Amino acid sequence: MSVYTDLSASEVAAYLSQFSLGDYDDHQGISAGVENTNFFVVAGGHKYVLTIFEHHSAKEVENFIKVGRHLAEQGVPVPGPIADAQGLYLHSLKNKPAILCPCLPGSHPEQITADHCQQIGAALARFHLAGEGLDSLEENNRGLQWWPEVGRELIQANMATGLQKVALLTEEQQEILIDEIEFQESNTELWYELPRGLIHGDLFHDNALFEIVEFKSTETDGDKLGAILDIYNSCQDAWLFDLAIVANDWCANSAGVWQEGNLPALMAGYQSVRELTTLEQQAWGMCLRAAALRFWLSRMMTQQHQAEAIAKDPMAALVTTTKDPMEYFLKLVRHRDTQY
Ligand SMILES: Nc1ncnc2c1ncn2[C@@H]1O[C@H](COP(=O)(O)OP(=O)(O)OP(=O)(O)O)[C@@H](O)[C@H]1O
Ligand SMILES: N[C@@H](CCO)C(=O)O
Repeated sequence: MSVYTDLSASEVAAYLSQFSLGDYDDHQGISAGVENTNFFVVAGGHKYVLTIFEHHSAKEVENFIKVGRHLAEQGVPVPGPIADAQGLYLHSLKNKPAILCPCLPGSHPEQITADHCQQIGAALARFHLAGEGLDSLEENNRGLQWWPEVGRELIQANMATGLQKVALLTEEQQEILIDEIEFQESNTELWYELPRGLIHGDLFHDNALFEIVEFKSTETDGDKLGAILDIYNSCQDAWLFDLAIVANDWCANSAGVWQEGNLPALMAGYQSVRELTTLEQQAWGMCLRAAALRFWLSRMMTQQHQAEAIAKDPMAALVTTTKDPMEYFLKLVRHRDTQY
């Protein structure tokens, strides 16, 4: 459940009246997603998505608007924000930043196939290249600098609270965490030599929509990528790191086992648009590990914050969606044991 900020019909109608889209017809909270509040809204017979940002400042949202508009203009299938009759994109609802976007077609596929991976690979490469016209991109605030910082904080919290309270890390996990942070830090120079630019930063399969074809009558009939969503982690970092984030989620199961055919399809799709350099090919194992470390850490951090919030107010458990940190620990361990 992810409607943290509820809106009445008259509040949505008042908001929509600033746009030239026709009268309010309906609105409905979207249960998927964990970070922001999203509603499907219908006005003038057309469907839109209204997002209220729960944790981002107006300045950060201004930046998402800039990136979203730029990518949509370049033909990348992201929802480009819509301006009101005064030409304004950013609004405030219940004192939080809010934007309106078109509702893009498709749904999340139940089973990820090699064809989905091929399409998302090509779309990711286009996303990377389309970012080249954007100036003053923000550096990744969950990148190379963040891992040691949050990793050490988590270790301290782990030791301070004792395993029975938050149960963040076993002794073995703690050792692996320290070793992995040292490994990544020792590769800082290589990291900054990798081709870099705009990255999505969170292109998990639940952030993409496909127009699903139920009955395929020919070989070429297939689901078609309809949208890349949730560009709210986009920033500047190594492109290969972004590809590794996608590989870890789309191509491996929750135990970290590669799914037959998916990884080659992802790589072929990406390279049909942008060839990887020799340095990137050499750095693939490091980036897969970095991407696993990034989400192991962020999921543990979220879990810890949620545990603290629930300890203060048990009702917080009702609006809590948890993503399992263990999945990313297992992925990291597999990558550490594999020669790429
Ligand atoms: N423009 C859009 N068109 C169609 N559906 C959308 C659009 N934006 C959001 N959605 C739907 O809303 C859901 C939640 O959106 P989103 O992933 O952006 O939420 P979030 O809380 O910001 O995400 P996260 O949990 O990844 O941080 C999506 O999974 C999708 O089903
Ligand atoms: N995609 C993230 C959550 C949203 O940032 C994860 O699966 O941990």
